Amino acid sequence: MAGQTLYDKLWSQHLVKERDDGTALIYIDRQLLHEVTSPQAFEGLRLAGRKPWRLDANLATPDHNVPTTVKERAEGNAGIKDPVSLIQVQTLDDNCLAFGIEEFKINDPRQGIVHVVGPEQGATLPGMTVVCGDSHTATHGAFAALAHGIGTSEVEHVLATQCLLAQKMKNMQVRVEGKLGTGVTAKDIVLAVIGKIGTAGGTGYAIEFAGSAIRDLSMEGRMTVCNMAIEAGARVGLIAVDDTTIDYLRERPFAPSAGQWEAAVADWRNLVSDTDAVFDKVVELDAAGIEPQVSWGTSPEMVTGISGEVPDPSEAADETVQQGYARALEYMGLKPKQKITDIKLDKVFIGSCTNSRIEDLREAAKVARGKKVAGSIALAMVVPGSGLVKRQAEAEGLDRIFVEAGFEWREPGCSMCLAMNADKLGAGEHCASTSNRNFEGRQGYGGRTHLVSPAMAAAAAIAGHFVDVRRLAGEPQSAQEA
Ligand SMILES: CC(C)[C@H](C(=O)O)[C@@H](O)C(=O)O
Ligand code: SF4
Repeated sequence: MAGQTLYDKLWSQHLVKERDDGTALIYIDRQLLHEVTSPQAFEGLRLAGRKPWRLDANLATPDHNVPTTVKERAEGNAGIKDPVSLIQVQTLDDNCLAFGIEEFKINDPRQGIVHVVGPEQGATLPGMTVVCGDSHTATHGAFAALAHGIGTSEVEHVLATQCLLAQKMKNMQVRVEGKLGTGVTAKDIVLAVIGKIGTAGGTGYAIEFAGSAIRDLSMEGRMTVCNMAIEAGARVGLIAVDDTTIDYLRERPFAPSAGQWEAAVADWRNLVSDTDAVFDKVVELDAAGIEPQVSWGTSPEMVTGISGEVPDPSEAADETVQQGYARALEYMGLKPKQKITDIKLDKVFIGSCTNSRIEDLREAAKVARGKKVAGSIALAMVVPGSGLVKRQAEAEGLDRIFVEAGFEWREPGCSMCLAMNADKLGAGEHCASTSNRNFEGRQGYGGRTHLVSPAMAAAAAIAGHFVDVRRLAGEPQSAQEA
């Protein structure tokens, strides 16, 4: 019998029952909750007169609707001006209190984007099944956890039973071998993968990211890669356990305590695909060939390297692609064959569950240090993914680097990743964004999103247009482009 993939192992370890038609019931170890997709789930419990099955399997924090300025945050929930946003956040607080679920509230230093908070707390551990009413739950797969987003009725089901109806996925391996060039990051890897396989390339698969370039990444980088598996169509992204995983988790608040640590680690070491495991599909990429990426269109697959140009729709393979490209160019206000470096920006957003961890902020700060945000940029903001990331960044002096350069230093939350709070793009504005989605209107009605890495976003803020961050490395500090 052929060996098992990491996904096969995680699946079989959590399988409660499987029917002949392929539907199965799996056990869920951890549920993360935020304010957008949990209200109806709690309401359902209430109507059915049920209680959560296992309180300590749940952890909640508000993120999508929280304001990010110090002034608004000083007022607590009352600082949320939008009435719907306020109701959502207040309802999460009320439900967590009523049902006895642990919550990091708006001004708790541990509050933040749910996908930053879970791993940071050690609430996401190798070998777990992790769910959340949020498509970017794939992020947690960086820890060899079987993690994916679920809908609100499933949130209720998991609260009530600790189980989930699921169907086994197929196995895909995305192997990235070799060394990344200087200035090229995890974000560029995952954008290049999506550029190659497309936004439907991973549909029906659990993607395991493997190869030397993936092993060389920090946990922060691995989370960035798994975070965007969903943008490649795969609900699950996975990375095998190694020393990097284990080192990251040591002494995290929710991680196994000293007495249980060694046993846990011994167990986690098995969370790798067997060498003779067979994948249904394998995709290979050469790390050395990956350039800093910039998305030009309205789907994450509409992406190219910084030395590239916007495509000419008339040269596209078939009519459907031609129409898609033409529509994207019109929305984005770009011309065929326009150089990526000629795209001017209005706003810059460094944040989101893709790129708001300490390493992301360090990379951006390295570029911003001693420089100034271009005068043509209306707003450049840095939004740490959690209160603890913010605190760490401040201890390292990163906040001062950003503020001196002209960036706004904000409070943690989803912020301008999606237009669900006060941080939004105006119609027609171009934004260099470290987030994960660039659909029409994603960051605000009529807003134009370009997905990039933190270093590329910082470089674009300084120049006012996209620049190759690799060329900035070692460049003398000057104001010539400011
Ligand atoms: C609001 C939430 C349900 C949504 C998601 O599922 O991903 C959001 O986080 C997003 O990024 O679009
Ligand atoms: S940061 Fe963006 S992608 Fe992540 S959970 Fe929030 S809205 Fe969704």
